[in-house]
Amino acid sequence: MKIDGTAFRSLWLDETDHWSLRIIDQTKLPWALEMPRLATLDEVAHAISAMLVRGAPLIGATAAYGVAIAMRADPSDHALQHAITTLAATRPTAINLRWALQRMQGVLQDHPKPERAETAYAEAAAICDEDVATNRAIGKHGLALIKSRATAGKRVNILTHCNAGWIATVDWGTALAPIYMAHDAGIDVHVYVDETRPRNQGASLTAWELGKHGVKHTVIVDNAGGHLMQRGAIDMVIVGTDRVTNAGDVCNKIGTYLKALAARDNGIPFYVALPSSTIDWTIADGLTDIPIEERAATEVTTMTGRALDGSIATIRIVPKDSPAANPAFDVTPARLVSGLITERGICAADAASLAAMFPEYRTQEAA
Ligand SMILES: CSC[C@H]1O[C@H](OP(=O)(O)O)[C@H](O)[C@@H]1O
Repeated sequence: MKIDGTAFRSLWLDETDHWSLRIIDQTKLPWALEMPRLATLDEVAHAISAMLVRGAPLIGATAAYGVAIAMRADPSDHALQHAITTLAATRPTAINLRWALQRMQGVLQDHPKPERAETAYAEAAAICDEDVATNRAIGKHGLALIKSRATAGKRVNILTHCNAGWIATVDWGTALAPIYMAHDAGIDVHVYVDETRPRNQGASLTAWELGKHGVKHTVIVDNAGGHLMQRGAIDMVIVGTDRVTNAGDVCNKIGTYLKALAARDNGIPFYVALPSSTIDWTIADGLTDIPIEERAATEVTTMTGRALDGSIATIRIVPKDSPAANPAFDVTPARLVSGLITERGICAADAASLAAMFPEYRTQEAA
C-alpha cells in the first residue's frame, strides 16, 4: 500500500544492512511514522510481544525473519531451537506465528548449518511474497461480495472491528483488502470503524489506513455497532481473524463475538477474511481449544494519545485501586459466521466446506 504516495510493505530488509529488518512501529501510529530497525532475535521478539508489529499474518512473517536474524548470528541447532522457542512465546493466539515457525524449522532443521542463514532469509522472503499474493486474492473474492451489494450505485456500508488492514499483514490486509479493491473499482464504499478498545487498533490504525487510501469511514465506539445495525446503517460486516478452527469457529479481537451476535439478530451478513495459514487444522472447538491472550491491565486502565498541545501523553482512566481484566480475543462460533473469505474463494464456516476447499490439509492431530 502507499503512504503519502510512497509504496510500503509492513516490513522490509534494511536498505543498507540487508540482514536487519525494518518495520513500521504501530504503537506510534497515527501520531508518528517511525520505522525502527530490528537486528537481533530479542529485538524481533520484543517487537511482536509489545505489538510494534501486530496482526496474525504479520506476526508470522516477522517471526520468520526473527529466525533468519538468529541464524545469521549463530546457525547451530541450539540457536535454532532457542529462536523458535523465544518467538513462539511472544503471543499465544494467532496461529500464523506457529505456522511460520513450524515452516522455518522444517526448512532449516536438516539443512547444512553454513547455509542456514541464507536459506532462512529466502524462506522468510517467500512467506512475505506469498502473503501479499494471498491477500490480493482474498481482496478479489471479497470484492465480489461488495459488488453484489452495490446495486444501482447504492453506497455499501461495512463495519469492521480492530485492524485487519495492510499493516496487519505484509500488504493488502485481509478484511480491508476487499474494501480497498472496491474503492479502487469506483464502488461507493463506506466503513464504520470500531475503535476497538483497549488498544484502539481501529481508531488508531484502521482509520489511519483508510484515510491514507481515501476510503470514506467513520470511527465509532465499540458499543455503537449494534445500534447502527438495528437502524439499517450497516450492510455487511467484514473482520479479520487470528485463528479459525477446522470446523469454522473464529477467534478474533475481543468484541468480535458481540458484533456477530448483533449481526445475526439484525439479519446482516458477517464475513471473516483470512489466509489459509490462519486455519488451525488440529482443533475443532474454538471455545475450548484456542488460548486467549490475557494482556496487561494497564492497557485497560490507561490510554495513550496526542494531547492538545501536540505531545504524546498517557493518562489513567480507571481509579488506581480498581483491578482490570484484559482478554485480548474472543471466539465467534461458526454458526454466526456467514462465510470465510479465503484466497481460494468464499467458504462456508463448517468442517465439510473447509475440507473441500483445502483438501490437502485434512484435519490433523494436535502436535
Ligand atoms: C489480519 S489479522 C488481524 C487480526 O489481528 C488482530 O489482533 P492484534 O491486533 O492483537 O494482533 C485482530 O484480532 C485482527 O482481526
